Amino acid sequence: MIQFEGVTKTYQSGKQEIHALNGIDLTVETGEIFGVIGFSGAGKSSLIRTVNLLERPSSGHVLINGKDISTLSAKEIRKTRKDIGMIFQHFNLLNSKTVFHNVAMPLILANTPKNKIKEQVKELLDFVGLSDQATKYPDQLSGGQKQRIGIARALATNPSVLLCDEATSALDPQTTQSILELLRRINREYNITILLITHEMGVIREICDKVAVLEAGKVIEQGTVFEVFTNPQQPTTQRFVRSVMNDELPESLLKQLQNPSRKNSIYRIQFTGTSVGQPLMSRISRKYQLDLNVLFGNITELQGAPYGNLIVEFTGPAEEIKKALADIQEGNVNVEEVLNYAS
Ligand SMILES: Nc1ncnc2c1ncn2[C@@H]1O[C@H](COP(=O)(O)OP(=O)(O)OP(=O)(O)O)[C@@H](O)[C@H]1O
Repeated sequence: MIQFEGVTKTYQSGKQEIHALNGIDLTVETGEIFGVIGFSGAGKSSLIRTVNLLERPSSGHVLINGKDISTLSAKEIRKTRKDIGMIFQHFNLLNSKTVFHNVAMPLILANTPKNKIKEQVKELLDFVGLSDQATKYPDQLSGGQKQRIGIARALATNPSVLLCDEATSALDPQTTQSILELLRRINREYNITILLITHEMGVIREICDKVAVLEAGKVIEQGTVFEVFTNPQQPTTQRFVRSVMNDELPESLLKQLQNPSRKNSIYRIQFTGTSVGQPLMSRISRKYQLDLNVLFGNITELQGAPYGNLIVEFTGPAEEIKKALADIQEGNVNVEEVLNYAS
């Protein structure tokens, strides 16, 4: 478990003070994949660097498994560092060393016996799918392969926490997908808690259980991925969600619909969990004798649960539309008016 309690970080830049973190309170539970998202300069790097002791908070506390890491002795710091693996956007590999040596580095530094190192590195390279690349040098590998080496190295000391600093930002979408799958396997198979920072909402949607949105050094919103994606509260969060879940009516269609001669009602209908896929629309159409025209729709998966989003035009008597909407709302379905000409 990682806890941030009132964490602030102020940098001195000449005579200027830069307040990168302004009182962060966050809890990452054991076994969770927790994502922190924010635009450039929001404070993401500063935040993650306080966990592996690359930066000390200016005030406040960071606790790992209940222990305040700012009060540790030098010996305890070394021990704690082994418990925290980290991977980076630009991999941070040693180009003059082989893949084997890069992965072995944390074990060499920990004075692990040679035969044990050999055995462990082989196991780690097998796990990341690169057992045939041990004698190569980083420059001979693709970006995705380099990140797998970074991951194998981060796992070498058997950490309970893995920190990911924009780990897929330098990779193409397909490679990103395979690295995210690997991170999910690490979380599930080894029960490693993952704290990742990113500016890509797609990464959060793909693997995170929870998300916090950082802006100007503050957490402006947090919750489960499902909650935040289906009901974002803050404008910045809404922008991030919209970047991966297009649920807006196209401008041209909106113009058409705003024509004053139009007399229909338009609603956004959000299905979650088990209500997705039920033949709700046809049932409602038959029962209330309404014409339902789906103007826009998508179904996506969030944390393993389906989430559907439809924009539907209702044509028929206003009284019947009202009854139909009440009926729809009785299920696990959220209905919100987009445009209403019937009232
Ligand atoms: N070592 C430093 N000295 C002075 N200012 C710093 C330092 N590190 C970060 N900052 C400033 O702190 C603020 C937060 O930076 P930080 O790198 O934590 O944000 P970020 O969200 O990770 O941004 P990016 O995605 O661009 O890396 C920025 O205004 C940045 O310029």
